[in-house]
Amino acid sequence: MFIGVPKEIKNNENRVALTPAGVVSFLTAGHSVLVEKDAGIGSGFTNDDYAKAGAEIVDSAEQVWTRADMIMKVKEPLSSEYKYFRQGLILFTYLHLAAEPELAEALKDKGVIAVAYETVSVNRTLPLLTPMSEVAGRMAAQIGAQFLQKNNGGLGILLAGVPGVNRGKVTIVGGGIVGTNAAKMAIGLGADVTIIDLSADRLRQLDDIFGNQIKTLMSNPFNIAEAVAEADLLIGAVLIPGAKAPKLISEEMVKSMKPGSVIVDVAIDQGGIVETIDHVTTHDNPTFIKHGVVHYSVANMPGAVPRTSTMALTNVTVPYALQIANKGVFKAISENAALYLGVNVANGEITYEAVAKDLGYNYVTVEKALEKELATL
Ligand SMILES: NC(=O)C1=CN([C@@H]2O[C@H](COP(=O)(O)OP(=O)(O)OC[C@H]3O[C@@H](n4cnc5c(N)ncnc54)[C@H](O)[C@@H]3O)[C@@H](O)[C@H]2O)C=CC1
Ligand SMILES: CC(=O)C(=O)O
Repeated sequence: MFIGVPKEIKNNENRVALTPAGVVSFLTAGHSVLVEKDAGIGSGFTNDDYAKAGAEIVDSAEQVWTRADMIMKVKEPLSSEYKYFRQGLILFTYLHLAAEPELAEALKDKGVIAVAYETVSVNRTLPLLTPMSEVAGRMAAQIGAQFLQKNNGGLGILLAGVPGVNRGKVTIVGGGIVGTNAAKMAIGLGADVTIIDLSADRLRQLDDIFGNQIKTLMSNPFNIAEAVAEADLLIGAVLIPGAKAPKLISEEMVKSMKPGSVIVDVAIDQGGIVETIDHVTTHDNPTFIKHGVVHYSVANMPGAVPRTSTMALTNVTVPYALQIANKGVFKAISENAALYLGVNVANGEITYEAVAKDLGYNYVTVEKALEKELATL
């Protein structure tokens, strides 16, 4: 199979979907890899590194997209890339389709087989999302601390406080991978941390992990409103896999926050949990102010720390991509339940229920959408 790796084109997206080590893995298994010129530069991998590993370096994105059987990316294709979609092309990347209706339509109309990293699932965990959630969670506390500085438009507080002065308050809504990693960093910075989750079991686990270094609260509108009103830094970290994020933080709640307090909505890639965030921001221009509160809503946070993120991401994606290449996509998804759950679009149908529901499409199972192809196995 020909594997194609285009250069990422989203603002400040410096990650790349395959390292030279990944190229060697594909070549060893008998496949060919096309890498767009300079695709790895942002992550510290030169064209020469890829060529030495055995990849063919090509000059344009068009050549990668048109010659490859499977495209491996990091972020969702942008509209300038939709023209490359074609029937039967395999696309393996983050997609977050519930927040990307035009992309969903383009993939569907062109008959692309789109496997989303973020919905590949094993025993209710999301192995291809986890490493980037670890990165973004850790970054969220660090970024929040930075924007709380007066010179960055914030309240002018130090999360750690100092002897005789209160610590800053961090409220984290969603206690999964992002929430836990944000908490680790916020605790390390010396903040007073509260985590809110909907799952009593998860709150118990968090209590076991962090003990009295955190407070835990059940997610309900009353508790959220109280914890938001007193937060200096609010971190959005909720996920319902595949679905648009629920708007748990209302405009009234944001108005109750102190001027200069900060919101980092990590869940923005699924649409975000904050009512006052009406657009995704970029690393170039990461914040805006509404009701006096600094809002940060960058959807590719790990793109800013690409050397860490590319390694962490490809460690987990390559073994799945190899299965697709070695067995062919139909056999791979029929034999691997985790990959099966990654299929969001196939043969002109939306095959992930939460995405179909949120975007108003008819949900069609993968078996049904690929009935003919699976019958020939
Ligand atoms: N902006 C960015 O650059 C990045 C964004 N993300 C996003 O961060 C979000 C969180 O991801 P993970 O932590 O990996 O997910 P996760 O599945 O590990 O955690 C989500 C948590 O939300 C909780 N939850 C669900 N409904 C809730 C509610 N109504 N109230 C409170 N908690 C609720 C769940 O119980 C779970 O503990 C996702 O949207 C993910 O895609 C991840 C990486 C990078
Ligand atoms: C998860 C995701 O969207 C990212 O790492 O950019």
